[in-house]
Amino acid sequence: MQLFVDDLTVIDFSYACPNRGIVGESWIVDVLLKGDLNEQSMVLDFGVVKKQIKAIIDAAVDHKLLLPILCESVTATTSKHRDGHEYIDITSKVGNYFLHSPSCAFAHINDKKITIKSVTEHLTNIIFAELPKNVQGLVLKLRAEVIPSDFYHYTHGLKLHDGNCQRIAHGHRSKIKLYENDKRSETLEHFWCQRWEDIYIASESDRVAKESIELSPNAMQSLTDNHQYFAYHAPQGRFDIAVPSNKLEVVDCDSTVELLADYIARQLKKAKPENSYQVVAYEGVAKGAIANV
Ligand SMILES: Nc1nc2c(c(=O)[nH]1)N=C([C@H](O)[C@H](O)COP(=O)(O)OP(=O)(O)OP(=O)(O)O)CN2
Repeated sequence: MQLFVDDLTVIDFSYACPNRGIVGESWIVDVLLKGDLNEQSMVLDFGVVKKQIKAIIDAAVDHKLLLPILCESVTATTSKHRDGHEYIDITSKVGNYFLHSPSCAFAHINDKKITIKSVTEHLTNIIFAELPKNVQGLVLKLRAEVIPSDFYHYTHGLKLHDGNCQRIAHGHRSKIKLYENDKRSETLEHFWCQRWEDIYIASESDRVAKESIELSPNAMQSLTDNHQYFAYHAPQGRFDIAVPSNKLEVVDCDSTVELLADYIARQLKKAKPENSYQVVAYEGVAKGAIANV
């Protein structure tokens, strides 16, 4: 017998890529279980699938930075600054990134690349070990939302969030809808999606001087004038990141989706004060905020 739950959850995360740097991503998860019926005449109670399997997926990868640990562009070492924290050094074609965060902010994936296949294998192994004996098969389907218009991938952290969004490098793959004088503008959408392609969005209030950043000894030797530094303390620990300027947008606000919608609206209004604008900004799949100016 087979049992399925489509759209079980959306995993919002970022990953290290030797070509693209740090990439924000959102994948929808469908699950299919194969097995004998239990004493309740079920393969597995939907309640268990929806709560427990989702919780395992969230704990494994959601709101984390996924690291392909077999890739020579990624180095993970134990922090000398703080217990339970790690340094991550990432080299990429678009620039080098250096991080220091609580270990819970990272997921080590045993592969050379982060792909749907490598993350599916990682999750399948973890989930399968937790399933009752009558469940003999598990098929996870990870998929990106089909977006017919432009979209961007962004990475950020919300220092004021008491949940996992405080992690300084988690992200999303998001569409955006922009209206100029009540008319949808695909030209403006295209412009912002190019501008925010694989972007790191930092808040000016989180900027720190190079002297106060906590990074690996190797990172401290490798920093260049092209890097900018951001750090904060949040309930899970201390978060630091050095980002190459060419992959960075520094905003004058926090990076909640409400304030990002407002930020884009303000930039558009500043450029053409005579026009009205509506910004429908998504944070991952099927949720977002609307700003009008
Ligand atoms: N009103 C807002 N709420 C939250 C925002 C925000 O910008 N405005 N942002 C976040 C985080 O950035 C987070 O990445 C959003 O992820 P989400 O998937 O909604 O978080 P959950 O894990 O709690 O939800 P699941 O559906 O269970 O994955 C949080 N809130």
